[in-house]
Amino acid sequence: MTRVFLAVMDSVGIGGAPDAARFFNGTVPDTGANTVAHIAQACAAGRAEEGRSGPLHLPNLDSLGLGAAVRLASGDATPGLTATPAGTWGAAEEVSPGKDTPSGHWELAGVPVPWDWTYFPDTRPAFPEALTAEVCRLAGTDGILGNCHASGTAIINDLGEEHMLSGRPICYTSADSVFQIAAHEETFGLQRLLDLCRQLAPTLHGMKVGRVIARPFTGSSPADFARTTDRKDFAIAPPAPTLLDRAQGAGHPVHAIGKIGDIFSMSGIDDVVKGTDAKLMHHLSDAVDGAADGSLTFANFVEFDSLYGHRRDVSGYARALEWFDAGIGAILPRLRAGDMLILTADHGNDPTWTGTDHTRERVPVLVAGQGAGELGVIPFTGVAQLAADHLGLAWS
Ligand SMILES: O=P(O)(O)O[C@H]1O[C@H](CO)[C@@H](O)[C@H]1O
Ligand SMILES: [Mn+2]
Ligand SMILES: [Mn+2]
Repeated sequence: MTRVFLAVMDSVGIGGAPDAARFFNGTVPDTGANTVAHIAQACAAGRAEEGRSGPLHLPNLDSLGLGAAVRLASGDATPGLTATPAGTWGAAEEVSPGKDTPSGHWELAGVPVPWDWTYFPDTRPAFPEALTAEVCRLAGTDGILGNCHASGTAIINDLGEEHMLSGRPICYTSADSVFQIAAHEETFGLQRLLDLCRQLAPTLHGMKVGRVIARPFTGSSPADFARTTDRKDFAIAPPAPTLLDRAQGAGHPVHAIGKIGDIFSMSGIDDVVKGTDAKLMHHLSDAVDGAADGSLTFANFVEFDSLYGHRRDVSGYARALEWFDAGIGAILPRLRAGDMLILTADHGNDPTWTGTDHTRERVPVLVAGQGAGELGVIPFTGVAQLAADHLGLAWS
């Protein structure tokens, strides 16, 4: 028996999506967006010097094939990433009609999204009157704040104090199919926020809005408002059994690390651990040391996306990649003979791009533990196929 560790580096795209022109940041199409290549180019040009310095240094990811995957996917230059791959490497291409986290993860787990998501218009108000009324009814408030497209950190700074005074929840959305509610952990109450999101979720899911997301925060003014790790996503369920359901159904232990539990509505998952990416790296490390033969461990590292991609913070994103590379470097030697570790991503979020939303990109597929080889460009579902084959699951 062998084990599979599947880790999603959230938003670590590598450009080259052939349908990028159909996806937008504002009015600008995603054509040419390339998260890894543009970070590598910025680093090499000395434009990513905050808290780090010089060319992008990813010796472990690059030796697994990251630079080669970027060049295969996009043809873009990858200064600093020039290794000859020692892993099995390639790029994956998405077919689902959304560049969001659930679409990407479900398709990586073998299930493309068969429906069109509902997106809220970039207008004020962004939400239908009946939905706003339902939020007020469930929250027991006389109104909501926001009601627009926004960056989550910016809207807390803009409306956090008014929220604390009025008690009205801050409701916002983005280019993703999401309904997000930011509320103060103490003045509004964390449990009250979670209950509100849970109660609202069936209505939003019925509208084919992918997620209701609770965004608790703390602090007393824009100087110290900060979001907490108690964020919770209430996601619509996958449309068909995924790799996780199939693995669990065939008796394989399935462990989730990070947002995976929320993204899959806990379907096909035995247990989940959450926390900051630093904690999640420890959990992944512990899983490599202790997970049972035949197990599937599925991890998501979200901070590339949430802390740096959406914030268009190139230095921060480069630091996160370099930190992740070091963490994976410490784990690789501890894989057991026969283990398969797959590193991939769910969409792009090019921090050099216009806007603050995800970018439609191909993603890397880097496989450790299985020798050197080239996969070429495979569908996202090819990642599920790799894992299923390794676990001996029937897969068609
Ligand atoms: O700006 P913040 O609140 O981080 O929101 C981002 O996080 C959401 C969920 O990942 C995305 O849809 C994007 O809107
Ligand atoms: Mn994502
Ligand atoms: Mn995101």
